[in-house]
Amino acid sequence: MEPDFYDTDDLVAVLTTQPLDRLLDYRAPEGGCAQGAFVQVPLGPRQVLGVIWGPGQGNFDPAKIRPVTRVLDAAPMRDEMREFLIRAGDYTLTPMTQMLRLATRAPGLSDPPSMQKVYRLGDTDPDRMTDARRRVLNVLNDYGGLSFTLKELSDMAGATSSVVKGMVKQGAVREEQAPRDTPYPPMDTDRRGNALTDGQAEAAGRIAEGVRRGGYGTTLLRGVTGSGKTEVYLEAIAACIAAGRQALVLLPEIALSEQFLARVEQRFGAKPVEWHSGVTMTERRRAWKMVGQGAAQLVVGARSALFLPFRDLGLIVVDEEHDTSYKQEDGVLYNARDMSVLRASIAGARVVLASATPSLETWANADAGKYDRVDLDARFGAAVLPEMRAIDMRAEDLSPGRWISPSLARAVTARMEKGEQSLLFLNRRGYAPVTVCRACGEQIGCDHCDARMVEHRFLKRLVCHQCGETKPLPEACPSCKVEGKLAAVGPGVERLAEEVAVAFPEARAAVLSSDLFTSARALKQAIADIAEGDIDIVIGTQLVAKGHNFPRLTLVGVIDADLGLQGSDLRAAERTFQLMRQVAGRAGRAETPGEALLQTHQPDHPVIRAILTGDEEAFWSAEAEARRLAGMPPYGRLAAVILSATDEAAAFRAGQDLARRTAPLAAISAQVFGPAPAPIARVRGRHRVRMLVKADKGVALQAAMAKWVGQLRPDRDLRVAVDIDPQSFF
Ligand SMILES: Nc1ncnc2c1ncn2[C@@H]1O[C@H](COP(=O)(O)OP(=O)(O)OP(=O)(O)O)[C@@H](O)[C@H]1O
Ligand SMILES: [Zn+2]
Repeated sequence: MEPDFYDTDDLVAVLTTQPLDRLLDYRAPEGGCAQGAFVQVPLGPRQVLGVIWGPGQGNFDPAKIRPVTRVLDAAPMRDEMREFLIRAGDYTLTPMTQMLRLATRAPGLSDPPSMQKVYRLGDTDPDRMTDARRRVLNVLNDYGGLSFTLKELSDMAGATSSVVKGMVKQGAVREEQAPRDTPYPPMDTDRRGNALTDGQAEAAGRIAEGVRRGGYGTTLLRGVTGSGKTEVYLEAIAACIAAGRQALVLLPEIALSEQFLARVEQRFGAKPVEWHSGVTMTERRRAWKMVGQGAAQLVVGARSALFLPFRDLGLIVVDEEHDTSYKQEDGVLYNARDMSVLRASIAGARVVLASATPSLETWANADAGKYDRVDLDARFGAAVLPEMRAIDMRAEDLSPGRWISPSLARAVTARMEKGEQSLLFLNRRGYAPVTVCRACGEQIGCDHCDARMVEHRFLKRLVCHQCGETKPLPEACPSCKVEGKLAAVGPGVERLAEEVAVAFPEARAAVLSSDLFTSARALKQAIADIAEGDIDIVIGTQLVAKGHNFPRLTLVGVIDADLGLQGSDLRAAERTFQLMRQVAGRAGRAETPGEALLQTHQPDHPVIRAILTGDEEAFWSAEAEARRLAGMPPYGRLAAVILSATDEAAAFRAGQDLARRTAPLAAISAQVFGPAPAPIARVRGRHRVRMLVKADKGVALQAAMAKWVGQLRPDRDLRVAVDIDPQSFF
């Protein structure tokens, strides 16, 4: 056991956020420091952030050991957090320095505590509106009531600080002295929530009871779309906060959480703490510190909120737990859902995994009795689940370049005549997925990736969805140089919008696709407009599938229900099932019943039939059985290695090298596949080679993987990423 405190000059070992593979020894500063204290230490000529990890190891020349520069104004890291970082690092094979970086993502943590001038929205309009002033007001409005430092505000608005100062004089911007970080307003758990239905009350009671009892436990809250899962877990949050503990809600699409924030405020009389990339630097630091002091009771955030230094975490809610965005696909490859369960089990907290269409992993854990399961089978109030039907595209008369079948068009017209809203769903951004030269057959690809470029007509450019590279649509084919022969092939939402404009000239249509909005604010506005009913036809990508309430929406038309079934991905069936059920769930959420129509060429495909009949248990059982027979997750384990290099041969050589030296994997009877070129074989100019490892459940996979990959000679060009429990295989 580590001591709790180190006296002045005691030898301490410090974990820093720098890419070193070991702890560094320092001397405790004047006045000593606590175990776990966040500190600043000298490293070469620099000052870096670190944490007191334990007693010094004494393997440095004592004469050269320098003192810790400063203990930071932050609560020391608790043992529970430390254990979480160690175990999460072991699980994902991530070095501790990187884990610490995840846990200290608060800018300005090292700054001394002090007062500062902050700026927020004033009460009066400026006497004269200029472009710069309007930008300042836009920024202040975008972030609601939050305050900014002068530099933050002027940078974000692209205005000079004198513009802001001028607005202060006029009262359009308010200048205040504020302690740098202040506690968040408390949540009032005595306020009444909505009266729950019997089913909801029973579900809420069971989950809240677990929270009150304390200790670890995970509950799958499976409720059909619109059943009131949010209402139910708000009660669990109330129980957690009333017990004096902190709660965390993870949402997949945090930029769109406006509706949720409003519901929290209505329920508890105060807004929760937000933690995501759209939050200002100042607010992030405040959030990090206050969470550590227990002066923030409820945090709503993106997956990285899981690494906040909670003082007493009692509940983690993972909403839409099946959502693939919980898996971080860049840098540290972790799954926030799985890490929530890990963190809660260490902290003695409860987890609620909420979804209408749970992941197979979670379904299987509940089935095996590892998780508790609570079901909500009916929609709230008069709303009923939409009726679902297939449109057999083999029997529809459709001219080339058209994607809306006559049957679907008739259904849309009928809804419009009744003043109701329709959603046409197509999970493809842009105008057309492929641009082909009719002269030579060339498909225009990205210069840096092995991916075709997607035409975006609103942007008037071709865009690579892999790396983001864009270029103007050329006049002539880049390959054969013939002009005027480039043609768009296949539909994207933008092209569908064109078809809608022709087929329903009098309709008010809106396209919802993440790339069409330059700011979160513009997107929120579009969603609000749709919710208020100013739109007849919504054309959307999977952005619309997630958790929105559009009361007048009664028809969902899926343009291509077969789209997700084509891949050979392990989870193709599961994902298609989830997405289709979620999208269909947008229809008929108020009094008027809704319907969902799926355009498909394979109406008899087992997945399409399962979607239509809605027999979810049968679907999950069949899917589980197939995975069990194949030894695939969640009944077996997978790990992937992605080798990338600018030199294609080097990436392959490394793969072949690994393929020859599999002794560590043979020791756990794991199978190795590859090396093979990744499905997307080049990204940003780097060639990618994949290997896949398949093992039984219950073996020490991570240790074997570390040994195996550890045999590779590191070199400057080669990058090695290990993905435990891979979710995507690109
Ligand atoms: N007990 C209740 N009293 C009043 N309104 C309720 C109640 N339960 C649910 N609602 C309303 O019904 C709608 C759906 O509820 P909620 O958003 O909680 O469902 P959900 O199960 O989370 O839905 P989804 O999975 O589709 O996102 C919301 O508008 C909500 O305000
Ligand atoms: Zn690219």
